Amino acid sequence: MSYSIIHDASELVIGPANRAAKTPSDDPTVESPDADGSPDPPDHPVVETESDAAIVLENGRVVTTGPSEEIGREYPIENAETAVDASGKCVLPGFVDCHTHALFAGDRSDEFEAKLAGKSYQEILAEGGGILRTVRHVRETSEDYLVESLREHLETMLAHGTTTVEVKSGYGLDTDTELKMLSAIERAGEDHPVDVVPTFMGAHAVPEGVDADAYTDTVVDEQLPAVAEQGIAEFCDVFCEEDVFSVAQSRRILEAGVEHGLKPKIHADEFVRLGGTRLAAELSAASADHLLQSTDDDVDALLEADVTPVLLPGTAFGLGGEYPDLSPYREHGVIPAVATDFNPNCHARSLGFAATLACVGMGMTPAEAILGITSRGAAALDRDEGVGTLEAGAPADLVVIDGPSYRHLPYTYDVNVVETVLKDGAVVVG
Ligand SMILES: N=CN[C@@H](CCC(=O)O)C(=O)O
Ligand SMILES: [Zn+2]
Repeated sequence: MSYSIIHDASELVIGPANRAAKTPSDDPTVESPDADGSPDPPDHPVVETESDAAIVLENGRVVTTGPSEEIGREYPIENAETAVDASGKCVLPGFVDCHTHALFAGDRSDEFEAKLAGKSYQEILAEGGGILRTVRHVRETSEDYLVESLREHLETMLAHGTTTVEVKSGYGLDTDTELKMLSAIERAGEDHPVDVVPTFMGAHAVPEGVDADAYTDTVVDEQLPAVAEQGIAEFCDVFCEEDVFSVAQSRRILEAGVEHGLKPKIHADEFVRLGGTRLAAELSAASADHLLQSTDDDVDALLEADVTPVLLPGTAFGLGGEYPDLSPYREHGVIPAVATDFNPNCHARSLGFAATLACVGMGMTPAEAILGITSRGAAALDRDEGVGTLEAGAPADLVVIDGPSYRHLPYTYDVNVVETVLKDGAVVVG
């Protein structure tokens, strides 16, 4: 028997407590709202942990967890292929970043400065900057260079504990460049420990000089069939937003995506409440993301349709600090996924930092933020088999942090607290 063991961890985070509980009626321990309508954070543990714990890994999967002493009798440390002493440290599931635009080219740091001087994100886009500027760069950049650039970002993400990441296309906006991006996403992930999940996002912006309806036709009639034939993308995403894609155009694209075997995701109600949250519910999307302007009723519809909400605190932070309200999620006893949204407008790859912002900016508890970047991120990517947890049978994707509890991940935000990362049971960092 060849196994690895991580032992004597101060704390081991196994995954969500009460996995089956989704709504207050399912879960009697979920609090009802206060008189002012804003429910407090749950007063019961949302995360299952063990102290002085060990975890045994074999064939790339978690075999068992438990008290170090007990586990050590059945799986002696001296017989392990790899043994990691995690005394004084916390062991967490590998982080899942379920929303990124990590494949891009060019520099938009001057837009950071323009926003500080008062320009809005939409103004920059309307002037041909923002996404459209990155499109010009990506069209001019070779696929090989894009692969290298994404690999560098994957390295940084992995060093910060991310073991699964979604990467969108959407800086091509023509068939050839969208296919080039998806091919680069596939190649970058091929020989890298991070699992890369590819999303087609030809409907990320309307190209300059083109009418939105005409471009929607191009996405549906040309891009989607070519993307399906290429066979790389798993999801189809749309930026459903005022002056970008309407609800009707988004519905057309996402329904065509479904016909081509791509699961829908939506950038919904970020700046204007256009109806993307409702559309995500109607289409049973895998996730609805941003949700800054969604009303409580929109969120009710979303959660009743079992769509995973994805909140992006880094984007909210970078655009001035208007964060989504957690109340409707708490009323349902649902924890949203939390992702980085890493892109040229939100230049941050660390899910630990996203967790800090989720706590400080949005009022998540550290435990909720941890679930947001692990099991809930996995839900937004339709992952099963325990991805984002350390339950028996889950993939052996683990992070060891320099701190005695999971709270140290959002608590420490000046340096990277991730010390060791294992992917499929092999040490890949540390
Ligand atoms: N909102 C649309 N897309 C990205 C931004 C991409 C960019 O500005 O390059 C987002 O999710 O924040
Ligand atoms: Zn996005």
